[in-house]
Amino acid sequence: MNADDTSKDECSGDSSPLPSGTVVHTRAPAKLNLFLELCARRDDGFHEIDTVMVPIDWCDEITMSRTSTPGVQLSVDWMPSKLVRSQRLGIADDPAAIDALLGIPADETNLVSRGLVRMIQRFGIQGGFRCDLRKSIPAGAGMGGASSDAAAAIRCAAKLCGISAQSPELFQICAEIGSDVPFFLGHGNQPLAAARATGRGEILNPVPTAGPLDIVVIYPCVSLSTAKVYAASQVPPDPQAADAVVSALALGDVGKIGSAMMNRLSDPARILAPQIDEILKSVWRGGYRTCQLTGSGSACFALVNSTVEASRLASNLRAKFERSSNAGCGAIVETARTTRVPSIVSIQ
Ligand SMILES: C[C@@](CO)(OP(=O)(O)O)[C@H](O)COP(=O)(O)OP(=O)(O)OC[C@H]1O[C@@H](n2ccc(N)nc2=O)[C@H](O)[C@@H]1O
Ligand SMILES: Nc1ncnc2c1ncn2[C@@H]1O[C@H](COP(=O)(O)OP(=O)(O)O)[C@@H](O)[C@H]1O
Repeated sequence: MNADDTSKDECSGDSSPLPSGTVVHTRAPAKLNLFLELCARRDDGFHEIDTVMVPIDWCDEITMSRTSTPGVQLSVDWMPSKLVRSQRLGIADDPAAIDALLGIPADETNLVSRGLVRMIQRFGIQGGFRCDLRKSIPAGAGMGGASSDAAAAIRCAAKLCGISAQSPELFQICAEIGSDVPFFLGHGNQPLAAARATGRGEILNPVPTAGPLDIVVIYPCVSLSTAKVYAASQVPPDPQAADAVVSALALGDVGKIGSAMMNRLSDPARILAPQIDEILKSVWRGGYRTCQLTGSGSACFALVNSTVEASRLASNLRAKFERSSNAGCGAIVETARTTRVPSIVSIQ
């Protein structure tokens, strides 16, 4: 996917329900946190944060249609398949690990179902939805896959039902189901290349960017619970602000962005999952000092200067971490570029 997959027409929204039987499709991009500071612990169990997020072109895919029967029929598959993924991670012979890392719920606990049920209730939608979710974004990786899927499904439902993509209720539903979800709607439904998020992550301010960034993402063979990582974290006495990353993004200066990057959840995540510590140290030793954790982990990423450099670093890291056999826990390494959210919802 590239930036052209976002559409202003889509963002402006039209308000005619689509004919019965119409199938729509969209992509749900992952995100990375270039900066994440904890500013305060709140009484409601959340933290006030200051974070800068960028969407990347590592995407899940959603195909949706309306059904006359009420409720949500959700199917979930991995793309590439679970088997291919488990082989790359070196866990193909370990059903418990496959379940822990690749077992995505297809019931009412999936964030897609939670979002669609709320859409049905809030807008009094008759009937329900059939949704096919093809996963590519690792789960429990700090890449916001579930949140992005939910926002994408909500946008598909709005398109099918003739609900304006600008309806403030879409934003409200997204904020109810997760702190990260509103980011994936864009800002005021305008395409977003980067955002500074405050509050618990739902208050969004667009951040100007000079152009796409090249990135290498490394997903270690472990998934982390966001709640557990926050619970193990500490709010620093003098929280830092995201200002330096914001200014560097506007300049498009990879060196400056890299030096200003920081993630306060890194230390607790490295303690909870030593694989993360091992990967970070190894990439740092290779000269990429600014490689860091995204969100609450477990994925890490390194900003690089070009697509060619990304490919080179990715092949080095694959040789080191990916498994060609069931030789134990490995990692999945992918090159990526920053993109914009939301993606277009197209009629198939
Ligand atoms: C850490 C971040 C950084 O972007 O991303 P992920 O690593 O999850 O992708 C986010 O803050 C995660 O947002 P999201 O994944 O939507 O989390 P939520 O479902 O809202 O919250 C899950 C749990 O994490 C903790 N939580 C979450 C957000 C926040 N600002 N403070 C918190 O303390 C709370 O314990 C909460 O119950
Ligand atoms: N659509 C979904 N995709 C992936 N995981 C989901 C989804 N809906 C619910 N989940 C559950 O949410 C957990 C974390 O979601 P995810 O967004 O992938 O992680 P993170 O918050 O680290 O970015 C998963 O481990 C899974 O059990």
